[in-house]
Amino acid sequence: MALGFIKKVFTFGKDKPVEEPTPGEALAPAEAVAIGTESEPHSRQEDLPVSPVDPVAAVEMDTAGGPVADDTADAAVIPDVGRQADLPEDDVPALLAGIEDIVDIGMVPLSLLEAESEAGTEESPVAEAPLEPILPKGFSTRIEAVPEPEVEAPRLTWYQRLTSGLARTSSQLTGQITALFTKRKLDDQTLEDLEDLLIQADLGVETAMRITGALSAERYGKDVTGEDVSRIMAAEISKVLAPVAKPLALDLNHKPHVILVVGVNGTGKTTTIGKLAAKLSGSGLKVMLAAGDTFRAAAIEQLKIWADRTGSEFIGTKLGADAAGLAYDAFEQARAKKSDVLIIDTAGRLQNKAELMAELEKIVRVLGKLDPEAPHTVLQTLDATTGQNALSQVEIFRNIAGVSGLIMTKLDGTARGGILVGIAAKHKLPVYFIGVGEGVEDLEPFEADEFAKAIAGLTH
Ligand SMILES: Nc1nc2c(ncn2[C@@H]2O[C@H](COP(=O)(O)OP(=O)(O)OP(=O)(O)O)[C@@H](O)[C@H]2O)c(=O)[nH]1
Repeated sequence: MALGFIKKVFTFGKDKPVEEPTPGEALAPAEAVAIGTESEPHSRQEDLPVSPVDPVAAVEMDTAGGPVADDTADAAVIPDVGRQADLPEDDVPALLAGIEDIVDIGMVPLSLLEAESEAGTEESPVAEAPLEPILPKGFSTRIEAVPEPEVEAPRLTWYQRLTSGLARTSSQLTGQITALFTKRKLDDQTLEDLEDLLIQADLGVETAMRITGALSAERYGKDVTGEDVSRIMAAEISKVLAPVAKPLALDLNHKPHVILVVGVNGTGKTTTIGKLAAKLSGSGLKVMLAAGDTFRAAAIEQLKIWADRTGSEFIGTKLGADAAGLAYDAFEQARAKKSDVLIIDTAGRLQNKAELMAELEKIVRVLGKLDPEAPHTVLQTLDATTGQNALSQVEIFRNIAGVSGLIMTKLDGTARGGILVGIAAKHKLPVYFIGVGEGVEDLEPFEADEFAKAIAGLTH
């Protein structure tokens, strides 16, 4: 047999489907004829995968009555003659031997069928083509591992926030106290030095003297540790704070109970109003918020947000409008709507004290016309980070608006909480709550003992 013919014989097998035929199918003469003649639709053959070496084709040729002439084979059944060149010449003798056997017995050995199947799998262009469907843009067949969600750090308790806020005060103080008492007995000089340290920490002269007095009574002439001082300090501060740690009393016989909130801008008035409203409406009371700081659009907007967030009624007016007029309208509306509590925000521009004083006085006067006891509570907010300045703020607002109680805010920041002790000692005004964060939950009832321990750097 001519080499060209052999090659064509092998190439012919490319017309066979790639599925592995059973020996029976391969041997069926009728099929072999059909494949090897024009009667097989050409298009079907072209669609099928091809194999460069196809011993089955040889049988088919043979069983169809012997090899056809080269030309006929080319024209009839070999659509891809160019692939003949793919056959390595070295392989020809071995394959030829196999073909002759096949011709002899008219059957295809199973091993050859398997070889065909393998060859087809390895070299078929269809097998090489990617089987993946083409996905629309934005999709991928590559499944990637989803990263584990990061575990959020647990939120600190309010006391942890308070102690960390007061850490600057307490660690500075306890560090200095420890240094003061290292290898020293308690004498007049150390007591005097300690008093200075306590005053520097904003505790006030009175409280400083209470502490040194108590320490002296207990340990004069003896060794003193920093811990001794902290313990005595916490006990004495607690005694100063205990009388002012009071709940905010609401007289619900007065509907609405009016809380007028005053304080310097930025001390946390609006935020504190929002936190109070959340607590009150959360316990089922009907709350109305009035935007009496008519000087700042943002203040009005911020209060409205708090009202929405806490399910409270809101009343505001246009920028620059008369705050006392708004307070009047707010009271009437709150009464008409049977609100339990009306909380009125105010401006706190200390820069123009005369104007501020006139405005606050007017608000108080107007409210008094509607209810002689209104406002029932005048609450001042103090920013714990301002230190000594808070003391003078209380003095000013007490005189202008008749402050009846305090809330100290921002005790979670780098607070100088010692000033609250000084204010409590001097003004003896109730301290209702402390602010320990910007969130709605971050308002805690003021507890003398805990606050005192936090200032003294004692753990809870
Ligand atoms: N960390 C902390 N921030 C607070 C606390 N209370 C209020 N703030 C923040 O202090 C800033 C000022 O608070 P406001 O409530 O706007 O103060 P304001 O007194 O109403 O000030 P004006 O609106 O300018 O009159 C805001 O950014 C508040 O989120 C608190 O307890 N802790």
